[in-house]
Amino acid sequence: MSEPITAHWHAPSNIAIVKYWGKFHNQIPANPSISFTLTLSYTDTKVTLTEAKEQLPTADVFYEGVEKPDFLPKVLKFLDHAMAFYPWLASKHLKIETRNTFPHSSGIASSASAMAALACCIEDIHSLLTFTPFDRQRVSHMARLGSGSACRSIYGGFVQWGSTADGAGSDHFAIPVEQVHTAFLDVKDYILILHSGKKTVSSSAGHGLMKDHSYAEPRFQQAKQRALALRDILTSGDWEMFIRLMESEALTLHAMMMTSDPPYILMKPNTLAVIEKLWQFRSDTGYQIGFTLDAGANLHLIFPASLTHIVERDFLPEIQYLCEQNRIIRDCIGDGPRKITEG
Ligand SMILES: Nc1ncnc2c1ncn2[C@@H]1O[C@H](COP(=O)(O)OP(=O)(O)OP(=O)(O)O)[C@@H](O)[C@H]1O
Ligand SMILES: C[C@@](O)(CCOP(=O)(O)OP(=O)(O)O)CC(=O)O
Repeated sequence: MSEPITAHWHAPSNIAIVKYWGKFHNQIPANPSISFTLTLSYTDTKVTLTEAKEQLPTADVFYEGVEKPDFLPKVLKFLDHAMAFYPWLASKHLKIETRNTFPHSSGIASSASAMAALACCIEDIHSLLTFTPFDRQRVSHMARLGSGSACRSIYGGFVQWGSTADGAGSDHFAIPVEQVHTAFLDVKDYILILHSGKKTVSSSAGHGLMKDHSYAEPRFQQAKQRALALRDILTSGDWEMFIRLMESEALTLHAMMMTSDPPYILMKPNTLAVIEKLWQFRSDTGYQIGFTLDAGANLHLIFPASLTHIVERDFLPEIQYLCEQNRIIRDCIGDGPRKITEG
């Protein structure tokens, strides 16, 4: 290999409705999860591959044009795993130029979009080197080893990771949910930026705290049932049931954090303020607008596109002042990763 080889991809973040929270060795989830993939919240990653002398892959990460050594350990761990799929990585150096369109480490799943984008770049280079087709299932499998939720970002729409009692899905890679009612094809996710700072406990540490958690077993059972229930709801198009399940999942996730040993809280006062205002608004108007939270303080407002004008006109003016610099990412369900061709 004389000339450097490059690959450039955009991979979106995703928002889980049934949450992955707890895992076993080698990134095997304790329960199945179902998310939908976003559009505007994505990672843009370009990888330039050159020869190196070492027997393990080496890398430099440049985030928004500046070298970012604190992102390197996660990337190197990921490359270490990836060698099982791509032995040629062993003697290579990767220059990784990357940026996110949203704040990282604050509960908007930047690790998901980042690892998905990197996995797409590596698979793309693999297909160039070996003249084989781009294999999405392998990308999802590999992305999982970088960050569990990343395996879901490889597909658009609603996506399941982890096997369910009906035999669907796999613990090793994600699959798209096929049976989705038209009522859920145009879902909006307005991400209210209530706290863009780095969270105090990472998701990986949070998963670790589920190991000896008093409520771990009942929680895993609940999530297993809810993954099945959510697939039925997605088929039926029932927004009321969808919101009930989604909000309980978000609050259960945070309840697990509050009851861990040691306990911790990632919500901020404004997170609760928005939830109260949303519940009041829903009870006053009857509009099917719900919320979910990831492992962070920022709130995801979830609703069908048909309610966009109601949200914009009647609800956002009530809560926008609670957001940092009034910031809202007006996101929606999307199609998954995209290869960027230069020039
Ligand atoms: N563009 C990127 N390139 C490489 N690594 C990244 C990038 N963005 C984020 N990361 C990695 O992901 C980590 C943040 O993930 P973490 O799980 O702590 O928080 P998060 O963004 O809130 O995601 P999640 O919602 O999945 O918890 C960063 O510390 C970094 O290691
Ligand atoms: C709350 C969640 O967002 C947790 C995501 O955890 P990560 O996928 O970030 O964890 P690691 O596998 O350790 O990288 C719920 C979800 O996305 O399902």
